Amino acid sequence: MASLSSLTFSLNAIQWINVLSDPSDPDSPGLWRFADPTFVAEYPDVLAQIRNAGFDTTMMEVLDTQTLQSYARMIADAGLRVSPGYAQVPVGSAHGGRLEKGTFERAHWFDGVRRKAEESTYMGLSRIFLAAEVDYAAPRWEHPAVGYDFDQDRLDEQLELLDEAVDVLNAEGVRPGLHNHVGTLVETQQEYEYVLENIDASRLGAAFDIGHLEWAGIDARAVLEKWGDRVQDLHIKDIDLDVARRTREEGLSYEKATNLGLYREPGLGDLDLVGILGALPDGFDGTVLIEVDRASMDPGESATYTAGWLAEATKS
Ligand SMILES: O=C1C[C@@H](O)[C@H](O)[C@@H](O)C1=O
Repeated sequence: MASLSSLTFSLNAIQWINVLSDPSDPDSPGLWRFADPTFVAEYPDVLAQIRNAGFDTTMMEVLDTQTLQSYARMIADAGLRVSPGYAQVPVGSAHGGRLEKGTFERAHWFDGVRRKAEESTYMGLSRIFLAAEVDYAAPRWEHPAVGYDFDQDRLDEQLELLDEAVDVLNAEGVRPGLHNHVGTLVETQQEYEYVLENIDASRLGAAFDIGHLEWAGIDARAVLEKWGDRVQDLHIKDIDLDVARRTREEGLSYEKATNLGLYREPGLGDLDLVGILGALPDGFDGTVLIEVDRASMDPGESATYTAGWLAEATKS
C-alpha cells in the first residue's frame, strides 16, 4: 500500500477551462477555454495562481495557439513543472467512415498524437494519458456513464486505432497509459479491460480516472487493487454520487450532470479519495493529477481549497 505522503500530485488547470458561458445561468452551455484562441493571454496568470495555491506541478497542455518554446517559457516563468499530458484518438466511423490502412487520411489521423509525443519529449516527459476521443456530438455525451449503444465492431475499431497510437508514442519513447473517460467509447469496465487485455503491458500501461470510474458505477479502489501492477499515473476528482447515480438512472446528459454539480473540490464530494489512493501499490512513482472539472467556487479559491485538502490528506 502506498503512503499518501510519498505520492507526487499535480493540479490540472481545468477549473479555469471548463466554465459556464454565462456564470449567472447554471444551464448555459459550457466552454472549453483550452480551445479558445484568446486564452493564451490569460494562461500565465492561471499558471501563477496554480503556483500561488501551493502546487509545483501542472498537467502539460500546450495550446494550439502557441509554440513549444513559448509554452516552456510560460511554465518556467510560473515556477512550475509539468506532469504527463493527454492524447485522444477518435474513431473514423464517428467522422464520416472507417479509415482504411495505407490511406493518406489514416496516416494523418495520428498527427495529433505525434504532436503530443513531440510536446512530451520536449518537456522532458516519458509518459502520457491515452484516451478515446471526447466527442460532444456522440450519442454517449447525451447518455453518459452507462455504456450506451455498445457495439463490439466499434470497440474493435477503437482498439485498432488506440493500438496504432501506442506505436506512434512508443516510437518516441513515450509510454501511454490507458485512460477511461465517461462519454467516450472507453467508459465501462468491459471496455477498458478489453483494451488493456488486447494491448500488451510492455507497450501500454493503465492511467485511470477515479472520478470517471465511480461516475460509471465502478468501484475505483477495486480497480486499483486489480490493475495495480499496470497503473502508471492517475486522474483523481471528487464527485457527488447522487448526481452520478441520477445520470445513470434518469439519463442526464454529460453537460446536465456537470451543471448540476457532479464535480466537487476534493473533500467536498462523496468519494473516499484517501482510501482509494491507499490501494496503490507500495513504491508507486506515477503522478496523481487532481482535477476539479467544474469549480464550486472561484477557480483560484478552488485551487487554494484543493491545496489545503491535499496538505491535510498527506500529513503523516
Ligand atoms: O481526462 C480528462 C480530460 C478532460 O477532457 C475531462 O474534462 C476530464 O474529466 C478528464 O478526466
